[in-house]
Amino acid sequence: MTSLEAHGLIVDVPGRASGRPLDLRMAPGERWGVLGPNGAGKTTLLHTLAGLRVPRGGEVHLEGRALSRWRRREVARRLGVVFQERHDEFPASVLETALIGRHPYLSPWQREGETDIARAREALRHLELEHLEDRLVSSLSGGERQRVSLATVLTQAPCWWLVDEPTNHLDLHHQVATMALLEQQARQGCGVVMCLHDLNLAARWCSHLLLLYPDGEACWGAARDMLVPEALERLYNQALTTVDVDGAPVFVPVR
Ligand SMILES: Nc1ncnc2c1ncn2[C@@H]1O[C@H](COP(=O)(O)OP(=O)(O)OP(=O)(O)O)[C@@H](O)[C@H]1O
Repeated sequence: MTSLEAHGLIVDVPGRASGRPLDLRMAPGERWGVLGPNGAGKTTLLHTLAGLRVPRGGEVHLEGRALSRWRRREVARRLGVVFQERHDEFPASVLETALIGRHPYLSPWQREGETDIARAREALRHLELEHLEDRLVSSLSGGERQRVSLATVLTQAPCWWLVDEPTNHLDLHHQVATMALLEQQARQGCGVVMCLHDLNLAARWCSHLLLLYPDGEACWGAARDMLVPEALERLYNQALTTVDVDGAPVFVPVR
C-alpha cells in the first residue's frame, strides 16, 4: 500500500494563520492537482509532503507510517520531486543529471551500472532529450531543463511524483506530453501530486483537486466536484466564464 496521507496537517507558511488542517488520503492511481493563487502555499505543501519541510502541525504518512520515521534513502526511492526552482549551474551533462535519479539505489561510492545508464537513456528518450545527453544542463533552454528534471524523476522511478508546476516553460506539445506522462505513471500505479496554475490543465488531467486559499482555508475532493466556477472565482479573485469543449469545462478569465 503506497498511500500518501495528511493527518491534521498544517503547512508552515510563515506569517500566516494555520487555517484548516488537511486530512486527506491520496491513493495510487490518483492525480491530485493543487490550485491556489500566488503565495497560497502550494510549493510549501509539496515540500512538506516530500518531508523537506517540517509542518506546523500534524503529520504526513507514507505507506501508513509517519514520514519523519522513514530513512531519507527509503523516502527517496518512493517520492520523486520536480522542483519549481532549480540551481543546476553545477557543470553536469544531461545524462549525468538524469542518473542522479539512480542515487537512492546506489551505495555512496558506487558508480552507476549499465542498467542505470539504460534507464536514464530511456527516460531521456521519453522526454525527447536523447540528442542532448552530452550537453551541459546549464546550456539548455528553460523548457529543456524542465524536461531534464522530469527525466531525472522518471529515471528514479518513484511511487509518488510530487511536481511543482509540471508545465513550467513548456511549449504546448510538451505540456500535453508531460501531462500524458504523469497520467501514464498514474495508470501504472503511481500517485501524482502537482501544483498547477492552469485551471484547464487541471480540469483535463487531474482526478482530484485541492484548493488552497490565501488565508489557509482549503477544500479538496474529486475534480468534478471541485470545478465549481463560483469557488474558482473566489479562489483566484477573478471572474471566469465557462465554456464546454467536448463535454469538459474550459475556464476563461473575463476581462
Ligand atoms: N523561507 C521563507 N521565509 C518567509 N516567507 C516564506 C518562506 N518560504 C515561503 N514563504 C512565503 O510563504 C508563502 C507561500 O509560499 P509558496 O511558495 O508555498 O506559495 P505558492 O502557492 O507556491 O506560490 P506561487 O504560485 O507564487 O508559486 C509566500 O507568501 C512566501 O513568500
